[in-house]
Amino acid sequence: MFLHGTSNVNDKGHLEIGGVDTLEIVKEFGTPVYVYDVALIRERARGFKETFDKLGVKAQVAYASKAFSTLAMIQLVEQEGLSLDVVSGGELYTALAAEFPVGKIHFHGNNKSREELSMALEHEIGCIVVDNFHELKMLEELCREKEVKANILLRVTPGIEAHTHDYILTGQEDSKFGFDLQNGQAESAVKIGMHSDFLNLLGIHCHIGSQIFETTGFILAARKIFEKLNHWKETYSYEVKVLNLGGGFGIRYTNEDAPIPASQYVEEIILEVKEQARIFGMTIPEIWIEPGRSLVGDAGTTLYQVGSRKEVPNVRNYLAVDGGMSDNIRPALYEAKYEAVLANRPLDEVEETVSIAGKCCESGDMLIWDLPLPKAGKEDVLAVFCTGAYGYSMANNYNRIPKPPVVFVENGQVTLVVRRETYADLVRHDLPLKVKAQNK
Ligand SMILES: Cc1ncc(COP(=O)(O)O)c(C=O)c1O
Ligand SMILES: N[C@@H](CCCC[NH3+])C(=O)O
Repeated sequence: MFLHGTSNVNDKGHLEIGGVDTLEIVKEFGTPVYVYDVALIRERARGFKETFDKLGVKAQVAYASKAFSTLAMIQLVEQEGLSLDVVSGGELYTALAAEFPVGKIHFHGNNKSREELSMALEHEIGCIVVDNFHELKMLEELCREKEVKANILLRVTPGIEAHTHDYILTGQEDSKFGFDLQNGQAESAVKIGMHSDFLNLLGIHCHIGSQIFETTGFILAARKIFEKLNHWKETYSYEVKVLNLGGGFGIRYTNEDAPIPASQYVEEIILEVKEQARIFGMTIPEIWIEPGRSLVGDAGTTLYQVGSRKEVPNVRNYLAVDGGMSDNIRPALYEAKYEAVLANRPLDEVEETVSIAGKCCESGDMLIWDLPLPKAGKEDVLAVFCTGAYGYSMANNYNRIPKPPVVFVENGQVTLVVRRETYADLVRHDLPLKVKAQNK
């Protein structure tokens, strides 16, 4: 069994997380329920910060809140002294509602609206990561109107194909994100940024993709960027203060995954940055990173009640749970793989291989294919590990299934941080039909 963080088997033989019996969580909050191991999130956050401190590099570690954004999570990020990356007005609103220090918020997005940019300027957030010429122009106009100056980074696409699922690649030339580094777009944007009275061009941003297991992609990206930084320094006497190398550090979901420790990603990347700065005789810029998954991914576990069972002789046995693609769309979207155990008897012997189906009206709503488990039935609770990133944040109401609650566990304490949606919540924004049916 994959025990990690504070997860353990207690003396009742139940899975416990953060010193709390998962069956007690189910009794109190029902299923499905997302459970977050807060100590593990703190450990990951501190790990990143300590690595930068050890390397003696000025840095900001910004949590990519798209991975999991709620008031309590943002407050936890603040407690741990990280910065915050938001990618929409909604994520920014959540950060503001959590009273996150505005100067440490970075705003991303490939199609930010005028309203979103205005909101960012009005709240004087730390930095806007500009993605394209349309945004650059709109932001300058807004700053002129409001008579303010915005700190910006320019997001560039370095032309790197990292090894990950096609849907979560972002650094390749054929991408919707960023200014192309190779074809002159990035250079044009730098010239605009440098000469603007309303923009303070802090530097360059690059994010090559997500769930990446090797440092090669990051290192190649850093080399390509430094070549350009040197060119811009020689041609325009422009030197960046900040280089943001994004997030994307992979985590272990199953035995098939073999990520390197987060500290190793950072160490190898920084080593390369230092080397590049040395080669080109440049000052080492402040390094920013934006981990999402690697901060919260393995800290999340989803608990489900087991329900119906269907046996297709000589083909497969299906075991259905009371959630599915509505609370975890990753298997359907990326063929993502997960491990799971029975929370009420995690140490029982494996008796069969079953496939875990969700309850949505969709054949693709499968959470795990071919999972070795004891023979399970409706008395059992399934715990699916590593659902902390892009689980709750990508949850949806397909089939009008209410979103599950989220609880934080730490030192034997459970805290409800997101309530379960109710059926009434589901129709909250609906309006009744006003026109009468025409008589035929
Ligand atoms: C710009 C940007 N930064 C950071 C992240 C966080 O990535 P991850 O959760 O893989 O660390 C993403 C998502 O891929 C992203 O698009
Ligand atoms: N949502 C994706 C990652 C994309 C991250 C945002 N650029 C996942 O679950 O793996």
